[in-house]
Amino acid sequence: MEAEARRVHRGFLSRVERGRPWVTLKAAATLDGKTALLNGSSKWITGPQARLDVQRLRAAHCAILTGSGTVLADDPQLTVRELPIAVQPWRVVLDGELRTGPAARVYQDGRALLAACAMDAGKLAAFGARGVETLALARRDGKADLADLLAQLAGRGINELMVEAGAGLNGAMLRAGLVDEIVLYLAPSLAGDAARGLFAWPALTDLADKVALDIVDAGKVGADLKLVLRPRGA
Ligand SMILES: NC(=O)C1=CN([C@@H]2O[C@H](COP(=O)(O)OP(=O)(O)OC[C@H]3O[C@@H](n4cnc5c(N)ncnc54)[C@H](OP(=O)(O)O)[C@@H]3O)[C@@H](O)[C@H]2O)C=CC1
Ligand SMILES: Nc1c(N[C@@H]2O[C@H](COP(=O)(O)O)[C@@H](O)[C@H]2O)[nH]c(=O)[nH]c1=O
Repeated sequence: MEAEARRVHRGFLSRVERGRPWVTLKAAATLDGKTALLNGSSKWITGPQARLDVQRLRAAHCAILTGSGTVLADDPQLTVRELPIAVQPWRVVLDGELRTGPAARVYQDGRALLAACAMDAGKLAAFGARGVETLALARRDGKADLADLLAQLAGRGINELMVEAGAGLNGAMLRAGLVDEIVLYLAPSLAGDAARGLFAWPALTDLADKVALDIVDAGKVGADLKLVLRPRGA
């Protein structure tokens, strides 16, 4: 209960004081940090107990943010299905250029928001017909402005946001300094160099530029490791 109260408190404070939700990024990876194979296959990396833990994590968040790449590759639902909850978290899909379609599973339950830059009236009407509301985002350096997205979610009362996306959105969120905590499930397996990583990142030439993290918690969930990490200095 105490942990729960602290969590609600930090989300509320983040929204009120920083104008954006508290952002927890969840990822499931092999021990060599791979989240999907080159062909996009990723089901499943972690075991059933870790995946049930993810259901708890989803249930504790106001909204789940994913990217267009994940919707196109996985057609995920991103819902809470194995725990009794009254209301599903909102699902927010960042799809700047409207590459996904309204038939995707994530849009089917009336609790999904589409965050886009391209304002194609015909396409947006098709989403609207499914009950999917659009958040119109500003562009920054040609891509969706992620700070604008978080500000708009805060404006809708979202305190706690969970990012469940591929390396593209994970990397962009982290590079923008918009990740407060990372919950990383690590499966005791290896997928090899050719598989996809956790965070899309420009090549570094100086190790001083690496992203330093603090380990807040570490433990086992079923056969997998669970690490809770925070960007150092955040
Ligand atoms: N193991 C795991 O935990 C998970 C694995 N996956 C796997 O990941 C793969 C998909 O990864 P990926 O293609 O990277 O998909 P993502 O879901 O991360 O989609 C890329 C997203 O990043 C956005 N983006 C990229 N760069 C920027 C930027 N500079 N500023 C703002 N937004 C940016 C794109 O926006 P735009 O739409 O505007 O281009 C898009 O929304 C799949 O194979 C899936 O199975 C996915 C989720 C979890
Ligand atoms: N592969 C992988 C995960 N992947 C995430 O789960 C999504 C599918 O969710 P759903 O459609 O609700 O079942 C998928 O698109 C991706 O975001 N999660 C994990 O805990 N472990 C895993 O091994």
